[in-house]
Amino acid sequence: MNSALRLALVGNPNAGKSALFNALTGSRQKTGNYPGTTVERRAGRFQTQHGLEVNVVDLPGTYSLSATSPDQVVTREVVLGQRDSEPLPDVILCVVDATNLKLHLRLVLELKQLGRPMLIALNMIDLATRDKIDIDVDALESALGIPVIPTVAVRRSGVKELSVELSNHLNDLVEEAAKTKPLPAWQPQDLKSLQKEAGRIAKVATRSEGIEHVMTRRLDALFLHKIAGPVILFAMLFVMFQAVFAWAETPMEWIDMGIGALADWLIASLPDNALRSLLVDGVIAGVGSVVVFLPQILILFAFILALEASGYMARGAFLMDRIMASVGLNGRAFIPLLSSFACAIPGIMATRTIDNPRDRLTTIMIAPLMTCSARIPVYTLLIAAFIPNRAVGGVFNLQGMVLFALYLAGIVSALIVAGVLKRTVTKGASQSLLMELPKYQLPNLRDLVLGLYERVKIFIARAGKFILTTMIVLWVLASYPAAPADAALPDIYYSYAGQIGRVLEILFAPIGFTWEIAISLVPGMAAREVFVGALGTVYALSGSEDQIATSLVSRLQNAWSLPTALAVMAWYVYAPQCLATLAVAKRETNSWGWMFFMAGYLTAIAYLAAGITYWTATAIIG
Ligand SMILES: Nc1nc2c(ncn2[C@@H]2O[C@H](COP(=O)(O)OP(=O)(O)OP(=O)(O)O)[C@@H](O)[C@H]2O)c(=O)[nH]1
Ligand SMILES: [Mg+2]
Repeated sequence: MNSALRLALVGNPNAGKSALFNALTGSRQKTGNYPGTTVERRAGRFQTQHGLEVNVVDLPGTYSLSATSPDQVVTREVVLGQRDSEPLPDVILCVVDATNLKLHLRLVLELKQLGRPMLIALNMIDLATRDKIDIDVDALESALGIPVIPTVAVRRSGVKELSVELSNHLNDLVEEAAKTKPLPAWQPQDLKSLQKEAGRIAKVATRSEGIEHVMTRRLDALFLHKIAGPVILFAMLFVMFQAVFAWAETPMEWIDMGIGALADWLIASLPDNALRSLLVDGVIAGVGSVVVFLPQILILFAFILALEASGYMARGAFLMDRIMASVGLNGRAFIPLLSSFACAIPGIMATRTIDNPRDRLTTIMIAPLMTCSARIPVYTLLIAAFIPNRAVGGVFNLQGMVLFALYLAGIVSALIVAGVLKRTVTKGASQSLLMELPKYQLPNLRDLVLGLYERVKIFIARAGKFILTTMIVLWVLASYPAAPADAALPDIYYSYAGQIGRVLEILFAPIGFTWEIAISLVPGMAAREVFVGALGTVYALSGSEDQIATSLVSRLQNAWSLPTALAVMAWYVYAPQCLATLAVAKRETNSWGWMFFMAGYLTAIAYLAAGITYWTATAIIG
């Protein structure tokens, strides 16, 4: 029997629920300074100072229990005990943003009607102080008839009082909860009158309204400006991609040198046998060629995390709303699409914040066109090998510009596909964006570092598990059966992998792909960066003995023509190669049909785009 108390974190979007959850449980749930960061319930556990075990669940933010978007429905169902898998929470901990009391109290009043044990965390007290908002906690407590505990979820000291108060109150609440637990009765409330009441209470409890933040106003005047706004957004993204290239160069060289040294050491210290080949050509060549991209991925994530935490991200959504509306996309699609730059999987999940099912479907369908971080290894490898490292116009770097162009190709294609879909299969009116703009904040360094650390862990774990196993399988397929004694071509040509590659080549030869590329595409289905690892292994095995230590870049320069390299880049702008994305699309659309539609249309465009690139480049270069 599980006797732990069940605590549910409920509140408006962006109130700081996940930050509080992390502070209480010591976990690292994603937080972000925009509404809709959390789209699923997440559970954790902690112990109060009185030794009481508490199961706490972090929920998606919601403006009202009658909200209809899929993420907010989760919250309603959990709060009302309507989920089979989730027992009714014993206590609701309602998280309220102290700088936005009036809006947030409406939900408090709505929850109060349920008659469940409840506490309030009055969060973001630090920001309230910054903005000279002075709240009378006692007055608020007595007006609501609910205990109110001030918190600063992002500071360790900021939850101390909560932890003590929780202990005190929870002991009472245990008894209350131990009594019968009737399912709360719920009917949609008259939100207007609740809003009025919330306004009245907020007024009573506010000693001083604070100043309108001058900085917020000035920054918004700039960032949301009709002309300057989009220019700044574009410039910011441009700098981001330049930085991914420029700053990562040196650390990448170090990693590359380290990996090279490791390979050399193994070659020197092991006898020339199958084990050495497996380690050097399989594991090190494969995993190494992916791990070397860690610095670039870190830089990209650092930018995205900082943009998220500062509050700029939501301004981006606001700016993009008009452009997105012109192709029939919902402005709410911006954040899911932006998250897809990290990975399409959280991006597709984030579409749960979109109410309109058709808009949501359109957004899911185009999410894989945003360039995810797994594509960085593919792009940068090919760019490093085939695009000259030249300055353009004095300031820009040609390699960085090509990378930017590849990202842009994905974005533009996504807008076109969305436009086509909205006029055909997902026809219907879409809503415009109504989004609360969060407060600007300087990103907290500790959060940033922890966020990056989480990403590194995931990346390394993937390189370790996923890439390692595929590389070993690939090495086996690529090494056996052995080549005949009178072989004229590299051994791999005669192996199983070589044979499969040659069959696939029939399909891919028209668009300029060699059999080595074709065979590497197959493990690339597991995850796109595995393609790079696979190329590493395949070319390590096709190289002659003295070539073993040469880098993949120089191997590719010898083996591929420029049109082929460009065609592979074009392929990866579109190719739906990651099976995990397709699996999430299936789950989120709840339809095999839509999943196959996604895979089908992306593959068709990928093939065409690669073909057109190859044919055009061949015609120009000759
Ligand atoms: N300064 C300050 N920032 C906070 C505080 N609590 C949360 N934040 C920041 O506010 C933003 C929102 O926090 P989250 O924990 O993601 O909010 P949430 O309620 O989980 O939001 P949703 O998941 O979108 O409903 C993040 O950038 C946090 O770092 C606080 O007490 N003080
Ligand atoms: Mg959250």
